[in-house]
Amino acid sequence: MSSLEEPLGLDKLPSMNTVDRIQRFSSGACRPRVDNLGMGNCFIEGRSCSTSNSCNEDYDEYTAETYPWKRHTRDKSRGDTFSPRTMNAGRNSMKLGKFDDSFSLSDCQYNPNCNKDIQDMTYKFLKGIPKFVKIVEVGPRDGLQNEKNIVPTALKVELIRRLASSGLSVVEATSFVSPKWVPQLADAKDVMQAVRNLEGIRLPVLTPNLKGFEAAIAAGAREVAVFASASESFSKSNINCSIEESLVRYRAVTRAAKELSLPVRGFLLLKFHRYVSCVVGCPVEGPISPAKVAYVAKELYDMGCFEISLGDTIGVGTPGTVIPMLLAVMAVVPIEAIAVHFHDTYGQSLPNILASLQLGISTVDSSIAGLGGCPYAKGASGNVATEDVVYMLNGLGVKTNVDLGKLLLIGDYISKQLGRPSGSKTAIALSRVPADGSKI
Ligand SMILES: CC(C)(COP(=O)([O-])OP(=O)([O-])OC[C@H]1O[C@@H](n2cnc3c(N)ncnc32)[C@H](O)[C@@H]1OP(=O)([O-])[O-])[C@@H](O)C(=O)NCCC(=O)NCCSC(=O)C[C@@](C)(O)CC(=O)[O-]
Repeated sequence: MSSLEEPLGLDKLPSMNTVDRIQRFSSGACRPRVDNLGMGNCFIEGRSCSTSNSCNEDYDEYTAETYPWKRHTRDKSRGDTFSPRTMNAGRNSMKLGKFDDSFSLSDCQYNPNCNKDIQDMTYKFLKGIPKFVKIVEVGPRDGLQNEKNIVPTALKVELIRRLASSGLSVVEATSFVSPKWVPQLADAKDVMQAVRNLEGIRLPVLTPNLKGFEAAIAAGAREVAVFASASESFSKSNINCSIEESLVRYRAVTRAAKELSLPVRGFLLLKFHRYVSCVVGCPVEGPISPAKVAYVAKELYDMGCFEISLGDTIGVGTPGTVIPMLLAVMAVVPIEAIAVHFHDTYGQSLPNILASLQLGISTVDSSIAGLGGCPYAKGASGNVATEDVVYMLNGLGVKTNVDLGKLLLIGDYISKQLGRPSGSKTAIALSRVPADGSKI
C-alpha cells in the first residue's frame, strides 16, 4: 500500500475539545433563519424550536425519548433493563427473533441487559445522534445519470412513483443539464411533467444555470438544486467553469428562485485529492483544505440555499478526512442546513454517515440499490444504498418514516430492469435469508 492509499489515523482527528466546541456550536446554531425559503424555525434532531434555550431543554427530553434505557437505568426496581429491542423504533422496527436470544447470556459480565458500563458507553457513543433523519433519495438522478444505456423515460417515472410510495419525503427526480454533457437525462422535461403532480413528495431537480432553471420551472419543478465544487479542476470538468464563475451563475439561479419563492438546495462536490492518485493516476491539486470547502459552503448558504449537501463524489473519504471537513463547514453553516452525500467506492459510506450523525447532522443522501456515479468523476462508484442507510438507522433507533420492506422491493425492481445485481448489502444479505427467517 502506498502512503497515498493509507487511511488517515486517529492522530489526525481534531481533539475532543474541538468536537465538544462544535457540538455546543451546533445547539447554539439552533436559531431562527431569516429568509422565506422554508427554514423559518430551526429544525434540530427532527423537531422545530425557536430559541437555543428551548432546543437545550428539548435535548434532555429528546435523549430520554430516544434512548429509553437512559431512564431505565434510573429505575431498576421496575426490572426495566437496556435491551437491544429498545434500539429499534419506527415503522420498520426489526423484529428480533432467534438472534435476540443470543444476547441473553447468563454471565452478567457479558450481558448488556445488566451491565451499566455497557449502557453508559453505548449512551455516550450514540448520544449525539439525531432522533429523526431525513433521507434524500437521489437514485432517479444521481443513480441513473451514469447508466451507459439510455433508460426509458417510463421506467424513470415508474421508479420515482414507487420511491414516493415508500415513505421517502424527498426524491431527486432529474437534471436540467446539457443533453450533450449528460445524454441519459435528456428527457428531464418529460420525466418532470409526468411526476409533477405526485402528492406528499418533494422532487428537486438539478439546474446548472438559468437556462436549466427556466426549463425546470416550465416543466413543473417546485424545488431546484445547484451544484458547485470545492476543487477548481473538478468544477471545470463538471460544469465547464471556475468555482467563482459557478457562484455567479448560482446567485442568478437563487435570485430567480427567490422571486418565485422556490427552495434551492446546494450541492458541494468534494474530492479528497489525497487519494485521487490511486484512482486516476495523478494528483492534480493535492488535498482540498476543509477551509476551502467551508468557504464554498458558506457562499452557497449565504446566497439562499436552504440546505448544503456535502458530496464525496468519488467516495474516497474516511471518517479521518470527513470529520475535519464537516467541523470546518459546521463552523460557518448551521448544522440543520448540512446534508451528507457519500459514494461507496471504498466501502466508507456507512462509517462516514455514522460519524456525521454523531456530529448531529440529520440529512443523508442515498440512492436505491446503490445506483450511481458521476460521469465527470472518473472512478466514482454508486452512492450509498438507501436500503443500507435505513437498515443502519433502524438499528440505531433513528426514525426515517421510510418503509424498508418497500425499499427492498423497489431496489429489486430497478436492479432487474437494469439487468444487474443490487448494490445494497442489505438487499443481498436478505435475499439469502429464507423467507421464514427474515428479520424484517
Ligand atoms: C453547465 C453546462 C451546461 C455548461 O456547458 P457549456 O458547454 O459550457 O455551456 P454553454 O453555455 O457554452 O452552452 C453550450 C450548449 O449547451 C446548452 N445548454 C447550456 N445550459 C443548458 C442547460 N441547462 N440545459 C440544456 N442545454 C444547455 C446551450 O444552449 C448550448 O447549446 P448549443 O447552442 O450548443 O446547441 C454543462 O457543463 C453541463 O450541463 N454540465 C452538467 C454536468 C453534470 O450534470 N454532472 C453531473 C451532476 S454533478 C454530480 O453528479 C455530483 C453530485 C451532485 O451528485 C454530488 C456528488 O455525487 O458528490
